[in-house]
Amino acid sequence: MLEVREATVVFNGGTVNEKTALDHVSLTLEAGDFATVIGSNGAGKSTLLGAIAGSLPLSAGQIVLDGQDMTRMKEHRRSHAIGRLFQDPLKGTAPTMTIEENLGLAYSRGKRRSLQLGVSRKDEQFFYDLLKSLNLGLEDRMKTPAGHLSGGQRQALTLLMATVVTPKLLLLDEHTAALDPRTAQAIMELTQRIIERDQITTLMITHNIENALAYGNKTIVMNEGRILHIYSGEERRQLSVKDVMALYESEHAALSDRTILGR
Ligand SMILES: Nc1ncnc2c1ncn2[C@@H]1O[C@H](COP(=O)(O)OP(=O)(O)OP(=O)(O)O)[C@@H](O)[C@H]1O
Repeated sequence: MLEVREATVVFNGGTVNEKTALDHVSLTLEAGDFATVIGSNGAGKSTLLGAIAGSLPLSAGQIVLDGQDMTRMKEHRRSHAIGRLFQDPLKGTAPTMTIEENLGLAYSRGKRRSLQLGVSRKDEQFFYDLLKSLNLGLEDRMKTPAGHLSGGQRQALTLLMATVVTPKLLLLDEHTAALDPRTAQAIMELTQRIIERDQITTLMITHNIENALAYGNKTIVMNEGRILHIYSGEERRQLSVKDVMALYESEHAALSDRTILGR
C-alpha cells in the first residue's frame, strides 16, 4: 500500500547548516497496517510524515502509494488520498466556518462536484449521524463556528474531516499531545475506532510509549534520520515501555560516544 524507498531529505544543502533529516529511509506498509512511530526529538519522525504528505520535497528516493508514484506530486493533490492531523488542533479546521461547513468542505474533497456553499439536507443528516457517534454533543452545535470549540472538540472534528472520505493513508503527528490526559485518551480511542472501522492504513507519531505499543500492529523506532527497527508480531507483544526506554538510553549513549570521539 505505502512504499517509501530510500527516502532522503536534506535541509539547507550545501551550507554550513546542512542537515540530513531523513537518511535513505525505506518502509513498506500493507493495507490496513497501523504503525506507530517513536524516537527521540529530532529523530526525523515529522520529516518522514512531511515527505510522505508532500509538504517536504525529497532530496532522493521515492514515495509510492497504492501503486502510484507520488514523489513529484504536489501536496494538495496527495491530500485527496492522504489525511493528516497535527499536534495543534487549530491547524485542521477553518475557525470562522461552522462545524457542518467544515465537514462539507472535507466531504467535497476529491469529488468532482464544485465547491458549493451550504450543506444539502442529505449531507446534513449524514454529518449529524457522524457527529453523534463522537458522543461529544457536537451534533446539536452544527451551526457553531469551529473556532468556538475546545481543543479536544476541534481535534475530534479534524479527525472526522480527515476520514469523512476514507483516505488511503492517515498520518497522525502527535495529534493528542496538546490535549489534557482525559481528552487525549478519548481522542485516541476515537482514532482507534475510526481506523478499525474503515481499515485505514495509518502512521502515528507519538511520544507516549505506552500508546505506541498499545495501538496498532507495528512500531517503528527512528533515530538520527534512520529507522532503527520495526517491531511487529510476537516481538512487539513482548516489548515493554521499559525496553523502549532502555533502547532510547543506549541510543543516547552511542550518540554521546560518537560526539566525544568526533565520529
Ligand atoms: N525546516 C527545517 N530546516 C532545517 N532543519 C530542519 C527543518 N525541519 C526539521 N529540521 C531538522 O531535522 C531534524 C529532524 O526533525 P524532525 O522534526 O523530523 O524530528 P522529530 O523526530 O519529528 O522530532 P520531535 O520529536 O522533536 O518532533 C532535526 O534535527 C531538525 O532540527
